[in-house]
Amino acid sequence: MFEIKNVSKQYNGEFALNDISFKMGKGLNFIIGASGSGKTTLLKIISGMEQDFDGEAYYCGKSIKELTSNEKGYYYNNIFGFIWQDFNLLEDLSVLENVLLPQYLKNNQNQKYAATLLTDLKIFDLAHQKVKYLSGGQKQRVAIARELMKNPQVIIADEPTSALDEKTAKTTMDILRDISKKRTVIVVTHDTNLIDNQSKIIHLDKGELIATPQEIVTTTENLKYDKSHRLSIKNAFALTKSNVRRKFGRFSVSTLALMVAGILCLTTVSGAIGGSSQGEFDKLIDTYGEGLKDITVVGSFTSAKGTEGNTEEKPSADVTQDIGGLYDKYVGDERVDFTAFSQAVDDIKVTVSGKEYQIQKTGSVPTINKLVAGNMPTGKNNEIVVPESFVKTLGISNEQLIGKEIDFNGSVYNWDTGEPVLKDVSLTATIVGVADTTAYDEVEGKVIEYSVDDSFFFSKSALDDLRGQAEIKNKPMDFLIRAKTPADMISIKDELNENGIVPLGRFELVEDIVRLNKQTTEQSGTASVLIGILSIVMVIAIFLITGFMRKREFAIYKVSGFHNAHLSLLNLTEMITQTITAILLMLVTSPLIDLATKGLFGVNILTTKMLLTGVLLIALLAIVAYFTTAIAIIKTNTTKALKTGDR
Ligand SMILES: Nc1ncnc2c1ncn2[C@@H]1O[C@H](COP(=O)(O)OP(=O)(O)OP(=O)(O)O)[C@@H](O)[C@H]1O
Repeated sequence: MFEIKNVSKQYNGEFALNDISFKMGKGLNFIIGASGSGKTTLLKIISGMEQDFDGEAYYCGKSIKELTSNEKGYYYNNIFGFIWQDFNLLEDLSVLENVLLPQYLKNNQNQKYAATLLTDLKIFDLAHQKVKYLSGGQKQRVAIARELMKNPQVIIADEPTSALDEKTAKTTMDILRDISKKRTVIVVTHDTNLIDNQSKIIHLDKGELIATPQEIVTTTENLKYDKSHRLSIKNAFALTKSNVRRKFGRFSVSTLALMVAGILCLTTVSGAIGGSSQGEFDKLIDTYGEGLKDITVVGSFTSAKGTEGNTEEKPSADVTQDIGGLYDKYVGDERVDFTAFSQAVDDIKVTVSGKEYQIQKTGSVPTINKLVAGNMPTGKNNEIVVPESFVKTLGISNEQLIGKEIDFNGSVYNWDTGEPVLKDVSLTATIVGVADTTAYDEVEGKVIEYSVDDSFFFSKSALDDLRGQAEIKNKPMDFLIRAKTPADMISIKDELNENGIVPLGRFELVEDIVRLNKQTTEQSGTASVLIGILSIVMVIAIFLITGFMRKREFAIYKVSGFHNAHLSLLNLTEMITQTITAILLMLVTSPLIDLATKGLFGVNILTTKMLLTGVLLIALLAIVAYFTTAIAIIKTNTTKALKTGDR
């Protein structure tokens, strides 16, 4: 059956086995020798656990050295059974569950045969008892039952009695002797008392063979390899279910790790950790109005020095700049909300639906806080935007007024000669929008609000018409640009400056906000990347630690016939179960999580998009976790993970 031919094995240049040759057949075979004589090394070679050696080892003519991982899995599940000194059972499973472990790789779980074996081994009453509560002798019988479930041709026992008391050791040996009547049983032991006259002995001394079995059996069993040796998805889920029950704490920690890491990554990708300075800016808008984002571009303006402390002095236009063509440049700019010409008109009277209204004169330049209905006058025809305060006096809604014709009368200053000359103007225009014309001004450190009731805004053609009537030729048309964001405002201002234009606006206030925003975005960017990385590291660490803590468990699976592909499927079904649980947990507790993420990171997760992203992130982290566990599975070396040899 077994043929060992000139086998040698060296560790660090020292021979653990030196040119060993022998044959071994059915019945009870002992491998004996002093500690360090090479017993365990020989056993590892016979069982295929050690395939790196010189010489040849055959089982029924099949080279053990050349067994593939799949073939080994099949052999361990069908041909070889292993009994160890410290049993190698899954302690949290019941006796029956342990005994049925190799059966997951078969299509039907033969519970009846399991019951017969447990009865024969006198442990039937313990079938549903957890293994960890059993005595050493009982555990060893469970281990024997598990191996006999495979109906193996060979049983390999490594010091099977060294953890047992004398009486239990004798019972165990009696069982093994009984088993050996039909199969090959190989027992490694240092205890020569266990050996009887009928047994065959392979005696090793310092790696050399000093006694071989007297009777060599050459009968060759029929070796078969069933390619359908596989773990079905159904059985993988059944095993997963039993693993979840058995190690609920481990399952909970892994599932929670996935969920928490998923949520942390979610806050990271939301890009809102730490909060931008949007809040600060909103506060400023509350104080100064939407007009805070206005950039006023004028052809000439009075320097501050020109009027300071001298209210008697007439305004002198001591700064002039060429703003021709600039208006058109900013009309379609993506940083711009809207543009509007700011032409002051005095003594305004308007006629709507045949009724004339006198508009309160304020002396301020036209102001717009925000457009409350319609749109700004950008069309080719005579269009006008009227103040909301005026609409209120009409007693109709803003929307009702839009589209109506208006007769507009007033007077406009002409400064062409250097002296102001008041000219009457009038025009008919269509109302296209209504504006809230509240102005915000700082007086002695306090911001005051007032309505500029004579703020009317004209389309270019309407304004050309008015200016034509007032005979204004020299003064360019002043206008304002409403930026979309504070950053847009500063960027436009800088651009104008580069072109030699000095625009007017509350740039200092806004620049502070933009600088603060840039700083917090940079800081929060770093923070979010860090949190994201940390959560992935957390998942890898937890699954790596759990994976390596499970090495012994994986090794037990491996010697029960599970090869890497089976364990990968089990890893997959476990991961699917954990992922689905983590996702459900996140969805169910999302209102609570939302409170936490809002409080800690200012992130609202209660939107479909965020929740779906969360689901996706948990799934992605599960893939990372899957591969992390896969490393632990692949790295599990059976002989290292399971104790072998005399202790
Ligand atoms: N993985 C290894 N690396 C280095 N040396 C090893 C390794 N395994 C075994 N050896 C050495 O090979 C020799 C034979 O060891 P082996 O474990 O086979 O002996 P043994 O007869 O089973 O001993 P024991 O009864 O103490 O378990 C010893 O000198 C041991 O130190």
